[in-house]
Amino acid sequence: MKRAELSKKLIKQVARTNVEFELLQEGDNVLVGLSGGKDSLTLIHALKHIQRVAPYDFRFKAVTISYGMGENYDFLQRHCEEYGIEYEVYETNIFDIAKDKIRQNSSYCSFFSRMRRGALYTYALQNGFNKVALGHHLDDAIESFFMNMFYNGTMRSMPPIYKTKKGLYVIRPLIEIRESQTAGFVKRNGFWAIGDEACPAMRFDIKEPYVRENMKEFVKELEKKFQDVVKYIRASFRHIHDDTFFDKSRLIV
Ligand SMILES: Nc1ncnc2c1ncn2[C@@H]1O[C@H](COP(=O)(O)OP(=O)(O)OP(=O)(O)O)[C@@H](O)[C@H]1O
Repeated sequence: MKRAELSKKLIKQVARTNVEFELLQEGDNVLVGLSGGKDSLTLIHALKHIQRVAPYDFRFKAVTISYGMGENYDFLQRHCEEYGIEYEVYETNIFDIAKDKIRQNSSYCSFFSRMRRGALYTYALQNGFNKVALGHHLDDAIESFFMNMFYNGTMRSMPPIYKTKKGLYVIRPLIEIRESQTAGFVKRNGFWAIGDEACPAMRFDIKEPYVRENMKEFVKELEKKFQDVVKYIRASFRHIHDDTFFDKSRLIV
C-alpha cells in the first residue's frame, strides 16, 4: 500500500489540534468531504497517518458530492484505491435544482456550498457516521472572519469542532495549518488536485467570488506589513474577550 509523505510540521500541528479539541476518538466513524482540491487531499492523508499512529481506532470514508453535471471523479477513485482509502461518489441533482433557483438567487457559490453541505450531512446521518471532516484551514478561518466583519457586520469564524442540531459533529483537523502547507503537500507528493475554484459554477466562466478574493488579498497585504500577523490572529482566536464589545447580551453588568 502506498503512503503519502507529510511534513513533520504539518503532522505535528494537525496532531496538536486533534488532541486539544478532541476531534477524533475511539470508535469514531468519520465521513470526509473530498472535493479533490489540495486541502481535502491533504486531509485524507493526514487522517490516514493519524489512523496508523494513534492508540485508538476510528474509521473514515472519503465521499465526493457530485453535483449531477456529469463530473468525472475517476482520478479520486484511483487515488483512494492506491492509498487504501474507502471512497464513494455521492450523486445528487444539485445542479438541476440550482438552474431553477439561481435565477432568483444571484449567489451561485454559496448556493452550491449550502446544498453540498446538506448532502454531506444527509449522507452521514443515513449511513451511520457520527462525524464529518472538512478540509478548511487557517487561511479559510481568517478570511471568513474578515469577510463576516467587513461584509456582514458580524464577528465569527470557523470552529475546529461543532455539533449540528441533528447531533452530527463537524470537525476541521486542518484548521490551524496554512494553505501554503496543503499546497506544499500536493506538490511534494506530485498529486494532481482540482484547482482552487470555490464552486462548480465557476467552471462555467463565473469569476471566483470577489469577496473571498478580496479577503485573500487583504490578508496577503497585512502579512507584508506585519510579518507575524497570522500568528497573532490565530492567538486572538484563542483569547476572546467577548464582554469588551457592544453586544449587550455579553456585557457583564
Ligand atoms: N464536492 C465535494 N464533495 C465533498 N466534500 C466537499 C466537496 N467540495 C468541498 N468539500 C469539502 O468542503 C471543504 C470546504 O470546501 P471549499 O469549497 O472551501 O473547498 P475547496 O476549495 O474545494 O477545498 P479543497 O482544496 O479542500 O478541496 C473541503 O475542504 C472539503 O472537505
